[in-house]
Amino acid sequence: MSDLEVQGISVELAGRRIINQITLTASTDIVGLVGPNGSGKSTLLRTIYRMLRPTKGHILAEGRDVWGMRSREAARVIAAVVQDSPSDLELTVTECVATGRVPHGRLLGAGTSDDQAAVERAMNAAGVTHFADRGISTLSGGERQRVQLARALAQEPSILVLDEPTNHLDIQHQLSLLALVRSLRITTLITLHDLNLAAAYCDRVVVLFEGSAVATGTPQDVLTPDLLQQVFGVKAATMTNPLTGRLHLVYTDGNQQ
Ligand SMILES: Nc1ncnc2c1ncn2[C@@H]1O[C@H](COP(=O)(O)OP(=O)(O)OP(=O)(O)O)[C@@H](O)[C@H]1O
Repeated sequence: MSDLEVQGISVELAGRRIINQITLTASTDIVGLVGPNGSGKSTLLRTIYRMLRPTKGHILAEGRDVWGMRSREAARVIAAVVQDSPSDLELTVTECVATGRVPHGRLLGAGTSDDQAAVERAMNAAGVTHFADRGISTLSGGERQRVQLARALAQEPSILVLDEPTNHLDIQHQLSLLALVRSLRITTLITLHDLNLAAAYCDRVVVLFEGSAVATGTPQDVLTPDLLQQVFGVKAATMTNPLTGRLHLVYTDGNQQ
């Protein structure tokens, strides 16, 4: 049994098929979802963290259908890092991270010592302790992104889902966030636009194109010049990153020599 099994998921929105029969599994590895704008990456993630009910198919977390669980129960198993919601803006960093403990049954502000320890561990891991008392509304985009990760870690999930977590981050923080995610050794599904970050940090990638998974495998096997031409319409070449020994991609729009 895999930690996460996505079985034949389809999603229709406003009468349009957005996700078409996607199947994937993940177990203590990092699976990257890549694909052009509008290919369905966020929609697929939303079905997994129970924001959006699929039209067809099942999502099993630790062998149980997430859509058959109560939402709090599902939130103890799957944590999501998405763009922050307006209601977070009223909270301090510590309060925001503490909301990650709500699925564990405590009311906000009435945490046990276990809850406090989990919040502290999560804040340390995500590097947000030094602005613990600041209001979320006073933080930069990158700082908020790390608070979102800390909140997800405070949930102590077995599956972590991240939608474009490197969005607002400078290069140092992009790399440190992904290195941190790798060090957690939990099942992770992550959308990334930067294919070199996917190549550097993901064990496997799933390439989405017009709502279908058109390729799945190691970055080395999947992110080939042919596939990048077909899916992204760019001319690409592959090489080895001299610092890491991992796959590195370079591209042009196809018109340049
Ligand atoms: N609520 C909705 N109603 C109608 N169409 C929607 C809805 N949400 C998403 N879509 C459409 O579904 C398609 C997939 O969107 P999605 O956000 O999943 O793509 P994505 O791969 O995450 O894109 P991006 O890389 O631009 O973030 C898009 O064409 C989008 O317009």
